Amino acid sequence: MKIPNRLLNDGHLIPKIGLGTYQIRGGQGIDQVLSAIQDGYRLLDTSTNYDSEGIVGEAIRRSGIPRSEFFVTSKLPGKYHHYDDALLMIQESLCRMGLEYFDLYLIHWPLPKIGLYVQAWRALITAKKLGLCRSIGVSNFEPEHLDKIITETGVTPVINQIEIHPYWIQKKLLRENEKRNILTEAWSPLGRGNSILQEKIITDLSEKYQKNVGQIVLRWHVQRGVIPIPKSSNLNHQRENTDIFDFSLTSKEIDAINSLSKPTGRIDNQDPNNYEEFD
Ligand SMILES: NC(=O)C1=CN([C@@H]2O[C@H](COP(=O)(O)OP(=O)(O)OC[C@H]3O[C@@H](n4cnc5c(N)ncnc54)[C@H](OP(=O)(O)O)[C@@H]3O)[C@@H](O)[C@H]2O)C=CC1
Ligand SMILES: O=C(O)C(=O)[C@@H](O)[C@H](O)C(=O)CO
Repeated sequence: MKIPNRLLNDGHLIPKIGLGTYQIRGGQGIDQVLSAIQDGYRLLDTSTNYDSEGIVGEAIRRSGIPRSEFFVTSKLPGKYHHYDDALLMIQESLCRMGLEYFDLYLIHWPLPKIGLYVQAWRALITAKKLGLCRSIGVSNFEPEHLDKIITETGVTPVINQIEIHPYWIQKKLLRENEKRNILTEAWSPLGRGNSILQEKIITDLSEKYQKNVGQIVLRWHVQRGVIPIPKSSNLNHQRENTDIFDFSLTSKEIDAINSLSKPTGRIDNQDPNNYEEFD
């Protein structure tokens, strides 16, 4: 399946859907990423925190597909926000992956209470100048964090990767990203396979379009201008999750899915203003 692309604000292209790799690990993880690649995935999302950088790099090599066809993303852990540490970590991550550059490198969480994310952003800017990353962006940034790095460095991220699924639709932050010409990626786009997929609105649409519930939710993301990165280690799910470019939901149906949103809809209550990373 050939996945279409979108244009980033720095002129590079990014696939409209990618593979998340949180909890894909080890030898079996290599096979799981490889099956996704063989199925057409080119955007592969990893992070130092996932312990999957090595296996994602290995799957790329085993695929035999030229490096240039991939769009590889990794993320900077919070404990490396100091400028010098960040630059070293980016190089260490590239070594773990066995790659010479990242297509996209993100600050994983802003950690505003620690308050070093502007330093980290300066390191990403330098890494881009050095050719270690083609594009640079952020994850879990709120508008005030975006404005701070843009004002202090003059460089706008290409992507803000944030939690989005039908229980947490992020209407306001989507608009804020758009206003700044930043594309939005959705993490946990399927709500980690929770009860979202059993909601009647979703199951009715699944019947109407003869698409499964995951495909309905992923199509909803794409039509909202969002790039979802569903994780799946299951070959059938991987295949189904990219088969979403041959049908369209109506704007009423998009609104109906939006209405599933809850004020406390985050999966794990990970508020970027308070969330501390796990190591
Ligand atoms: N920047 C950040 O802070 C964060 C980034 N992420 C990134 O986002 C990615 C995706 O988020 P994640 O939290 O993994 O959750 P997802 O919403 O992608 O859900 C993954 C779960 O859904 C199941 N699943 C996948 N496809 C289907 C389908 N078609 N039908 C039913 N179930 C399905 C998977 O099971 P199975 O494997 O069996 O298919 C798995 O249990 C991560 O892997 C990671 O790369 C995640 C969290 C935070
Ligand atoms: O998966 C990620 O990218 C994270 O940032 C983690 O916080 C993850 O969401 C998690 O829930 C760890 O418990």
